[in-house]
Amino acid sequence: MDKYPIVMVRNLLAPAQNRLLEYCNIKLWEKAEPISHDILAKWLEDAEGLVAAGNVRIDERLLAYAPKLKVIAQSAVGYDNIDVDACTRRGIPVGNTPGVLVEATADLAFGLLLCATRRIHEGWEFVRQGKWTPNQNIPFGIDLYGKVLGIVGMGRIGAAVARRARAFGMRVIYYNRNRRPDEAELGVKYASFDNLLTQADCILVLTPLSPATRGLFGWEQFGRMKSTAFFVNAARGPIVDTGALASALAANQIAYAVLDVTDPEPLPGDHPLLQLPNVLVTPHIGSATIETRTRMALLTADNLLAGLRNRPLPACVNPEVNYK
Ligand SMILES: NC(=O)C1=CN([C@@H]2O[C@H](COP(=O)(O)OP(=O)(O)OC[C@H]3O[C@@H](n4cnc5c(N)ncnc54)[C@H](OP(=O)(O)O)[C@@H]3O)[C@@H](O)[C@H]2O)C=CC1
Ligand SMILES: O=CC(=O)O
Repeated sequence: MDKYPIVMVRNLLAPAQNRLLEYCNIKLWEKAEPISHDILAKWLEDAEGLVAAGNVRIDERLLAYAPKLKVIAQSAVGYDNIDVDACTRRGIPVGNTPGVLVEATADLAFGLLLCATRRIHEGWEFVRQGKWTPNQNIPFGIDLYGKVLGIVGMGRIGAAVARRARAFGMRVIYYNRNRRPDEAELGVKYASFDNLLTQADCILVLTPLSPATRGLFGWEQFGRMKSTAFFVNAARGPIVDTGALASALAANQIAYAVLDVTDPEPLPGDHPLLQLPNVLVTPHIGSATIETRTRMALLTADNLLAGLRNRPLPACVNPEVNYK
């Protein structure tokens, strides 16, 4: 049997990579920097499948170089780097990895909030630098118990964070465009965006990046938050105006920012945000556990192989062109 020609802009964990190797001839980009548009365009000339990644833009201009492309599979739930309408116009189904990363990402998002509010990372740095003496400790953190957590983007991951927050004795409010039918079961209350900004002690962002959410948090929004607010972005960097956030933190307009995602990604070492004492940044590791990344990789391989075989993708973001 002939193997399917595919392009991968990065490799997947071994169980998935081995599955693909069995059925596909793979052109694999292995360098640390993202593949350029020109190289990818050239590689895609004969490709039937593409394993995509968040740091590579897939748009109309690129697809014009890929006349044989039958399926795109991305090893992430977010797909803001892909022009899905352009794929749909060409009849190309796009696969992603919803669900399998929910608990790991919720752990990270809530864990970061706990870390920042209790200054755990600062405490470790303090000890490591030999500053801990019997009479000297770092300044106190704050309780999460009894505080209000405002979740903007209460979807699969948001709901999983809400469950964790409730177990820690927090009150949870949320804002989505649509109210959830399971508010009582989750123990959460709906709030308008404006009310959430003013009422929450901690604000967590978990919306997809879209034209509607790009720049959702800027000067005005930080200005409405409590001066004691902890702000966590575990979704996508460009949902936040980075300059406005850095200014709000520098002016102590809000207390603290915790970012698993930034704009740009990675942040340059001399970026103003990284010079501030009231920031905690992690390198986009929401789903980065062995178990979760393995499930994501296997679902990506399943999506890709299904598309190559003209079968429905198990997880497809444009079901109108998914194979019947
Ligand atoms: N840091 C990391 O490593 C990770 C980050 N992510 C990010 O988290 C995002 C969320 O994932 P997941 O929970 O699975 O997605 P879901 O689609 O389940 O949830 C997204 C939620 O955002 C809400 N939403 C969408 N648009 C808006 C808007 N304009 N204003 C307010 N709310 C909005 C949706 O509700 P409604 O439609 O009613 O508005 C929905 O409840 C991903 O898209 C990804 O970008 C995901 C995994 C790991
Ligand atoms: O950021 C990660 C994702 O799965 O989306």
